Amino acid sequence: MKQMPTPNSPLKIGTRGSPLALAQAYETRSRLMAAFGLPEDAFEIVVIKTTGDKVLDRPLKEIGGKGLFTKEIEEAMLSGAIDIAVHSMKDMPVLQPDGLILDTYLPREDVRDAFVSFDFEKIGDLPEGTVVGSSSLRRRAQLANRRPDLQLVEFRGNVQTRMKKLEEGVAAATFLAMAGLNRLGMSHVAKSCIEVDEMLPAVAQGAIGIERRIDDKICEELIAAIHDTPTGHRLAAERAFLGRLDGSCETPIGGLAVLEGDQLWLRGEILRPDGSEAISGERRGPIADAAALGTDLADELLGQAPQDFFCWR
Ligand SMILES: NCc1[nH]cc(CCC(=O)O)c1CC(=O)O
Repeated sequence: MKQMPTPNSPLKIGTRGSPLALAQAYETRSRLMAAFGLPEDAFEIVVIKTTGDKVLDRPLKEIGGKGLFTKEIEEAMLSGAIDIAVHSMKDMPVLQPDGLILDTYLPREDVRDAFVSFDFEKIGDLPEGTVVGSSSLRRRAQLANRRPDLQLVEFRGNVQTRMKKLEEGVAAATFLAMAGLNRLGMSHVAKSCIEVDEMLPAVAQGAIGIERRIDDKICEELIAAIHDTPTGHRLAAERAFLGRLDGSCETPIGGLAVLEGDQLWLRGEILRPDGSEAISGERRGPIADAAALGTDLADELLGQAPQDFFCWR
């Protein structure tokens, strides 16, 4: 058993209040309890409502992109109201506000997207013209690219809301991250798992990150005990890729790194939002070069993209 550094007691863990966010905060707490032999009451889970949680009636891109689900949580950390924050890494910008750092990750869950439908087993079984629901820019573009014959509709909300929409016939199929379903104990909702070469996941999909104040040495030492190094290497490559591509407007991007011994294999894809064009590539290299693999692959894809591929260029 590790000796625990002496943090504030109880240690305040900030999180959003959605069922998935809470499950991720509980998993973080359990891992810290196990690492240091601590009781549950050494921790306090602090639920923070973010702008993204408050505004439910408008598409996310209208309310204003980045930091929608994180701003209030990061402010709470900077003010000292919470000590650490637990996030889905795929929702996190590559850069954090001054004073905060996000470099500690739990072991990654299944990275794949789930195919969810009552009537069909997989994408390939969907008849021409079938209505599919998704509000993910990436999933919409990837589906439109592979199956331009399908019809796409917006589909926001938690798992329960989306299942209800399927029941009501608003759409015949939708997608969810396997990681979220597994963490909620709802993997039965997935009709099938979509392999990554059919639909490349979002950068960092399935990874949980723990954010802290950069000058908080005690929390740094504390959460280092539950950091998963392989996940760290994979996200270093994927987030460098995303960082290089990220512009002033939303672009559908997929990216996934896997470890092959001491080598990383990074695949990446960028698409036009309407799916009319996709550009993809891959890189292999040593773990030590993770970030360079990401930026190099991004530069390669950017080099192949026509001027109007990104709306800000
Ligand atoms: N954008 C919402 C979001 N952020 C993280 C997950 C799932 C869990 C994960 O990928 O870590 C989801 C839901 C989904 O895409 O189905």
